[in-house]
Amino acid sequence: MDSSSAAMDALLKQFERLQKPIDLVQTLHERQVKEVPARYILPSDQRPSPPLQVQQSLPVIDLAGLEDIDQRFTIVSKIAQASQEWGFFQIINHGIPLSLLESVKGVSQDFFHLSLEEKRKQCPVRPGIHMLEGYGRFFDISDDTVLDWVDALVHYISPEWAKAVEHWPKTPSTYRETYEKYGEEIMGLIEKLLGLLSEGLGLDPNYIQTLDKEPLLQLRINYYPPCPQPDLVNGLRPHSDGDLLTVLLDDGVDGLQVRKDEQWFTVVPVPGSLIINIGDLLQIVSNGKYKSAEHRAVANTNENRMSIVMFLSPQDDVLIGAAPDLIDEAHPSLYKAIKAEEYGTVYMSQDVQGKGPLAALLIDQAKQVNV
Ligand SMILES: O=C(O)CCC(=O)C(=O)O
Ligand SMILES: [Fe+2]
Repeated sequence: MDSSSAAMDALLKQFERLQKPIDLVQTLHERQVKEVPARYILPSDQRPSPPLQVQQSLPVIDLAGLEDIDQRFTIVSKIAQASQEWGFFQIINHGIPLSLLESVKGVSQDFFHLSLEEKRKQCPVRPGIHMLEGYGRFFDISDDTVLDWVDALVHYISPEWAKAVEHWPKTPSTYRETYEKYGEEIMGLIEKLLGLLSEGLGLDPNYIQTLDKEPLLQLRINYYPPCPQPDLVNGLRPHSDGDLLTVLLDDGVDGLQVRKDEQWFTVVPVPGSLIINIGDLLQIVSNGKYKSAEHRAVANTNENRMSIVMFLSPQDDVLIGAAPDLIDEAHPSLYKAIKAEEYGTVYMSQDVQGKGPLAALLIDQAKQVNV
């Protein structure tokens, strides 16, 4: 079976599973269940332990002054350092109007506040371009999969041929125009960030961007209702993102945790900021210099939480391998080069936790301790 039919097969299998009548977590919350159903309960050794109370938080990087050569240099160093140490950073003064961020959160909330029936009618889950798209639960891969305490809405934002606007929510009526605008802004921001990230590796500022002229931008809105027993579940299971770069907008409620030095750190929301993280494919391109960090979301008892996540990936036939300028005798290529599509297949079709798919590409696993 070639990789695209394997991908389709995996998608259809997951799609079939979704036909089983399992309540979405928003419904469980509305029904005020006191105990979470068995399919959400993690084995005791996998439950989210409290993160350490250490005074270490994600770097917050101010992008103001990028046009000034000296300031640009400082920003590039900060971004490179954060990408190496954390694989995550928060940015402020990113240039996207704060009023637009508020509108994006507003239309997303409004969609999730529609009735279950209405959400399903407007955005039924369907096998999409590379994964299931629509509104529902995701990553229900087998009967043994422990489900996450999250519902989500997934669709493409760009390019034009992938976005299928007719499948985006119709209600609220400003949803589509708001996300069209946000998508344009995010693409502009990503272009800037890829330039800075390329420079941070000592590469031509256009290097990462030229990997693909027309990348795919996908949206996932995660909606985590309050959970009666948050210590027993994952909000979203530990994973690293399988893309190049991710931009996350939070709603001010804690929940995202990042793994660094074998410990979990809570990301403290910063008003007006965006959270950026390195995806697996950029870890490959940077020959392991930038880290695609494991992260997860934890549930809580009191509040709804929403995260609005944009994933940037190259198109299917783009070959992803270490940048040639980053390879020499002292730094051999760490990963096998792989087509973006094939990586997507591996990533989507396994019941993966953590960084399994990336580790599978290591050329010499014996030499690598810290993927
Ligand atoms: O909800 C969050 O903060 C994390 C979301 C996330 O990691 C994802 O959607 O890939
Ligand atoms: Fe993620």
